[in-house]
This record gives sequence, structure tokens and C-alpha cells, in this order.
Amino acid sequence: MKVSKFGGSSLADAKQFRKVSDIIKADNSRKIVVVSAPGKRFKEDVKVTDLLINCAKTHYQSGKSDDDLELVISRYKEIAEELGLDSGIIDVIRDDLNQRLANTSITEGQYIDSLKASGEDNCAKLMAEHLRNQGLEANYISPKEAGLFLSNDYGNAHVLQQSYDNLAKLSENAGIVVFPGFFGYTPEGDLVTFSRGGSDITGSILAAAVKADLYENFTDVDCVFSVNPSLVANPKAIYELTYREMRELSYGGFSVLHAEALLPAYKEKIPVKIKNTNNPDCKGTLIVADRSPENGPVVGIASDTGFCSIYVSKYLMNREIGFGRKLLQILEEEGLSYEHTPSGIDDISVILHEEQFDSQTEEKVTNRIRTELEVDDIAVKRNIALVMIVGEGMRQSIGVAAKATRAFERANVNLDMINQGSSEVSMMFGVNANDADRAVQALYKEFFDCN
Ligand SMILES: Nc1ncnc2c1ncn2[C@@H]1O[C@H](COP(=O)(O)OP(=O)(O)O)[C@@H](O)[C@H]1O
Ligand SMILES: N[C@@H](CC(=O)OP(=O)(O)O)C(=O)O
Repeated sequence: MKVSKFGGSSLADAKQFRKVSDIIKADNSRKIVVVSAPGKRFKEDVKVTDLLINCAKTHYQSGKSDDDLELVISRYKEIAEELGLDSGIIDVIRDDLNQRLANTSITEGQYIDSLKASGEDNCAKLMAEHLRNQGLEANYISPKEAGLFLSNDYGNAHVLQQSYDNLAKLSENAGIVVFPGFFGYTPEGDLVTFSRGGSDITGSILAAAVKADLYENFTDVDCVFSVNPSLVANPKAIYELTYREMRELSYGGFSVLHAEALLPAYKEKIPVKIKNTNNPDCKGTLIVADRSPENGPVVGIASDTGFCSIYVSKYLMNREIGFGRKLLQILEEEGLSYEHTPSGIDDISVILHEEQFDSQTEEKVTNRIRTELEVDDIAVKRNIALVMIVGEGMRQSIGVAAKATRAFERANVNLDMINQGSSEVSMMFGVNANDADRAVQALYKEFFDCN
């Protein structure tokens, strides 16, 4: 049995819906289909999820959002009409949206999640209808009915363990299960979504729950490339990756797969395949536990922006028992998560996502660190990008760091931080965000395009 997830780009319009149904028809082991909300039809288009977020925010604050609502409905209507579906399905979608909009007695976070999730939910209803119209036995299954339970972190939920036993029963369904991605329910029954791009996570959870033979993730590129194709023209294709490499690369900015999507599949050793809805015969990228060491030491180069660092120095920091714990405890008490903590003998930097660190929080946290830890120096640096080189082969190779720093030097990019993960499958560099693209291009030239 395969679990096949189709992303927003695969569901953007009626033409894409037809490609999806052709793919499902071509292989009767595709029994569980996870769908996102319709994505962009062209470069300047707006994803249905973004339309819904606008709609929710406006309506929650002003009680009105007619234009936004009509934009969302028109996306579904266009698809339904072109596919020749019964117009009743659009009435169902309109009623559903109106019900969600009317439920203003919840917090803004809950309200936005409820509207956001309707993108996937209504798309799944539409896809099930389209598949039935094509002569297939297909049923929309709601995450509530199936028992997909998530933590109550609105907009950033995590799966709860009891979901897996509940979802295992999906494999007993006679026809094709059409399951909306991106959301589930708290044990108290409230709707909650994963972070953006989270339909990838739903697919992986379902694949793990039913112990699928394969989790297919259909998108709009032939495979995972060694670098983001918007930064380097015709980058090298990657046909095989380990879970660890893909985890590092998706964390590092390969948005083709959500950074948290691999864990469920990895735990059950379910192979994951990235495939192209627009070119389904292309073999795609297979993600597995082990791979043959074919390429050089580095398999991919990723980068992501939106980080900041808190630099702290104190003479004899290395001798002060509990310094690191106290520092991180301040962050914990202020509700901040951190990404990395590169350190020296008398100094340490904490790298954070910048979005959670506004100027008010900065003032409070730096004051606390200054007074409670009696540090000599503290400085906050913003607008940081993390650039990562990743590859299982790095463990056995000498000179990878030298090659990388040579590339930074050639590109005239100053390095704020170097951090090698203990697993030795990745190396991370902190640079000014304005230099990140140039750094990635220089690294690509150094490791993949030496001629
Ligand atoms: N290294 C990479 N290899 C392939 N695609 C990448 C890479 N880095 C970023 N991407 C981007 O990921 C996109 C696919 O992810 P996404 O937009 O989330 O698709 P979907 O709509 O299927 O969920 C591609 O169109 C590509 O621009
Ligand atoms: N539609 C949601 C979830 C998702 O996974 O979308 P996509 O498959 O288009 O990345 C979002 O835009 O965040």
C-alpha cells in the first residue's frame, strides 16, 4: 500500500486535479491520498491558504470579509465547473466556510486555524467527488473521524502518539481514502493545524500508521536538487538521500519537504519518494535509511534566513558550573526556543528564530542575562542566514571545511559562525542574510561545478 500526498502545486486548478486522478488510476496500490489546499496557478497567484488567512484575520477583527471569501469560493468553483462536478459540492463548501466564519467565540489563533484548515478539508471533499466521477471508489475521511490527535499549539501542532493506532484502521477502508492534510484535533476536540507546509507531515504520519510500503510526496519538481533551483540554474539532481541528509536539508531550507515531515516515516523505516505530478514517469528522489556513497562528500547545500544571535561573553565562563543551564533557562522562562549554541572558552552564542525575538523581548532577555548572569559583554545580531552543507560522505572526508571556507573567501562573504553537528553529516555557517545567496552559489561551484 502507498500513501500519496499531493501538494498545493498539484491541485492548483482542474488540469492539475486531472493529473492527480490519472496518477491514482495508474497504480491501484495508491490507497491513501493526502491533499493540500489549491496552490498557485502562476507565479504571482495567491495560495488558497493565504487567501483564507487574510479572510480569517479580516473577519475576526471587523466581522466582514466578503471579498476574500468570494475569492476562495471562486477557486473551488472554477475547479468543480471545469471537472463537470455537481454544483451541490460548492454549496457544501460555502456552507462550511460560513459556519467557520460565524464561530467567533474562540481565540484568534483557533479561529485562524479553523479557516486555514478549510483549504485542505474542502479540497479533499472536491478530490473525492472528482475521483468518484472518474469511476473510482473514493471516500473523504475527516481527521476527526479518523482520530488524528494533535497538541494544542495552534498553528504549530505536533502529533500525539495515540493517533497512530487510530489511523492504522484507515488501511481497512475498501476504497481510496482521501484525507485532508495540514490539520487534526486536540483531545478536547478543537481543530488545530501544523506549521505552514504541514500536509507533508500528515502524509508521513498516515504512512507510518498504516505501515505503508512507500510514502510518495508529489510536487512540481522532478526530484530534490543539490541546491534550491531558484538560486542555481539546472542544479545536480539527487536520486537517493538518507533520512538524516533530507532532515538536515529540509531544516536548512529545502522547502520541497517540511522539516518535520520525515520523523514518522523514519521511525517506521518507510521509504519516502519525492515525485513530480507534472512528470510522473520521472524516477524522483528516494529517501531511505542507507544509500550507496556515490557522490562526493557533499550531497546538498541549503540556506535559510530569519535568524538572530545573542552573543554572551564572561571571563572564566568555562569554570562557572551551571552557566549554560542558567542562560538557557532564561530563554525557557521567556518562552523562547533556540536552534544552536556555538561556544568558545569564555563566550557562547545562542541562535534563535528572529520572529519570536521582537525588540521588547530583546530588551527584557538581555537585561536579565546581564544582571542575573553578570556577564562582561552581550550583543544581539539580527538578519542572520544559516547556510548548510550536508552529506553522509563528509564523515570520511578530509578538507571539506577548507573547501567551504575557500568558497566563502572567493565570494567575499564574512563568516559569523561555523558549527559542525556531532553527527558530522552537516556543517553550518552563519552569514549576513544579504550574502546568503552568493554564499550558496559559491559553495555549489566549489563542490559540484568545479570546471
Ligand atoms: N533543493 C531543492 N530541490 C527541489 N525543490 C526545491 C529545493 N529547494 C527548494 N525547492 C522548492 O520546493 C518547491 C516544491 O515545494 P512546495 O512549493 O512546498 O510544493 P507543493 O506545492 O507540492 O507542496 C519547488 O517548486 C522548489 O522551488
Ligand atoms: N496549504 C498549507 C499546507 C501545505 O502543506 O501546503 P503545500 O502542500 O502547498 O506546501 C500551506 O500552504 O501551508
